[in-house]
Amino acid sequence: MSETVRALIVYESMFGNTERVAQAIRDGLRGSLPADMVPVYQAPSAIPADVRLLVVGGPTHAFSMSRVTTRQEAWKQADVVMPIEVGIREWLSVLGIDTQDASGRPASRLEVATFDTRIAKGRRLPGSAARAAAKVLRRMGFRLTSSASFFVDETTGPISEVEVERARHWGEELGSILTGSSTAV
Ligand SMILES: Cc1cc2nc3c(=O)[nH]c(=O)nc-3n(C[C@H](O)[C@H](O)[C@H](O)COP(=O)(O)O)c2cc1C
Repeated sequence: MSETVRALIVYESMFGNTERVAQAIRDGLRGSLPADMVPVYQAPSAIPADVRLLVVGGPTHAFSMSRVTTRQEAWKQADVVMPIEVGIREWLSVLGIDTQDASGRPASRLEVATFDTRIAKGRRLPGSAARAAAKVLRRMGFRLTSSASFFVDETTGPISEVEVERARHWGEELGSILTGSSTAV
């Protein structure tokens, strides 16, 4: 794979658990390609042309992506690690995309993947921010490579090392798919 392409992880986190997962995914991806992570409130509103894989993740709130009201709820519960004004739902709603990179390659080469964190006790509950984000991205015309959920022990965490390791492995697998050394996650 060309060294000029990279992965970009755009993540939202209230209590730091999804941030930890994002770091692990980035570490896993770095075995295959350069990977950066950016908190959603600092994320670009158009995907830079050198990004070959976009990974979007956030906490599951009220069975879906968070809203300002659920982030306010989080803010009342404990210290938060980022501003609550913007989440991945709001970022996706304004996301644009460069249609071509410098060499004229169509943006359809961009792959996307989504992840979320959820409460372990609610494993059987249907709601997932990752699935909700995937639906929005697919509707926008992106090709979805994979979606995954990682589980926190309680609302504010912690997240176990087992789940963090699973996230790192998922990042590795995503990287393998992009570089052609694997076919499925
Ligand atoms: C307002 C609110 C609503 C939540 N709703 C759900 C839910 O529907 N399902 C679930 O599994 N977890 C739910 N949670 C737990 C979050 O998923 C958990 O706080 C999150 O994974 C922690 O990640 P973070 O530290 O990155 O914010 C909710 C948390 C908050 C604060």
